[in-house]
Amino acid sequence: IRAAGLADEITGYARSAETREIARQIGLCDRVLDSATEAVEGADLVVLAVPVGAMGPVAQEIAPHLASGAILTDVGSVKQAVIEAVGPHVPAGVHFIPGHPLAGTEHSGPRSGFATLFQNRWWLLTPPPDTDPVAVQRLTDLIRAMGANVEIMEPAHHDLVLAVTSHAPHLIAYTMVGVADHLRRVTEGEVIKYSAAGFRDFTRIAASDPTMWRDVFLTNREATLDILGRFTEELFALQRAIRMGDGQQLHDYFTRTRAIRRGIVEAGQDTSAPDFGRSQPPADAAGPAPNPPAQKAGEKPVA
Ligand SMILES: NC(=O)c1ccc[n+]([C@@H]2O[C@H](COP(=O)([O-])OP(=O)(O)OC[C@H]3O[C@@H](n4cnc5c(N)ncnc54)[C@H](O)[C@@H]3O)[C@@H](O)[C@H]2O)c1
Ligand SMILES: O=C(O)C(=O)C[C@]1(C(=O)O)C=C[C@@H](O)C=C1
Repeated sequence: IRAAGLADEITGYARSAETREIARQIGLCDRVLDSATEAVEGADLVVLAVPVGAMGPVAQEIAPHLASGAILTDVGSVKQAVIEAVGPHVPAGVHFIPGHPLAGTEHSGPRSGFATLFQNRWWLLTPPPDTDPVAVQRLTDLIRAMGANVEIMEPAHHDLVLAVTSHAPHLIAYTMVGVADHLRRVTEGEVIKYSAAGFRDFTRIAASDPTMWRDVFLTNREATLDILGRFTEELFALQRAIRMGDGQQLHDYFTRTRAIRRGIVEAGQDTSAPDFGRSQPPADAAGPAPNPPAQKAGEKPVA
């Protein structure tokens, strides 16, 4: 917001004095206040950027201090749970427009943000049906001015799509690193020492914030369990193919997944070029994040 000169003044608050001090030192905001209620006083736009499970209590605290006509948004990775937790606290005259930028890294805290984080990334908004379209347009314009692409989505659909593209993959990464850790004694540290690129990607993802991800799984329970159920079925099918020596099945499967990947790259939607927008600021612009995998013939649709 600052890099694009989109606000007259940016105020901030974090619950720990240490975080507020770092934010002051690095000049993250124009003013860092010592309470959330002071930070939102008179603001045109208020952004909640706390773990999904903390959104409700924070919204309750600031609600009486929000200016009439203000836009209240959030960046939580799950949308239905945030709407349920925050919605009841939003005063009349305040426009609540839930949101989710599909951009981030495994790092947390005030030093982890960088000005190009949102460039060419999707930013999903899930406004309730009766939201003032002028307010939605204002927020959309601001997000686009930061370089992101905006899409409006139903909250339930958002949660299902993200279960496929983000939540289940994170759980799989956490699990894979956990398995490697269990094996450590057997392999005398070689698993970590000789970790190949694929596994290193898993370890990066598995270094993500435990509180954030605990809340994601607790609040997007149904969709994540649905996707993990499907994942487990596919995994068992491949496991059986390996056991039975069914090379054709393995080859057919990998050919299909390779085609999905190539389709993403050809559509200019690959954001996974060396560490793009993840551990470090991106060196160049790339397209928005890929869409979820296509449905297979005869498979029950996920939405
Ligand atoms: N990191 C990502 O990749 C990413 C991407 C998109 C969306 N998100 C979402 O953004 C939100 C913030 O994540 P982040 O990566 O900026 O995390 P962060 O750890 O950098 O910031 C979260 C802040 O919330 C504070 N906090 C934690 N528990 C709290 C509580 N109970 N009450 C009040 N404050 C509390 C922390 O102290 C911290 O200052 C989360 O909802 C997350 O799901 C994260
Ligand atoms: O690259 C990463 O570190 C991320 O996992 C970022 C990522 C994701 O793509 O899944 C994580 C959670 C979010 O809600 C949005 C973005």
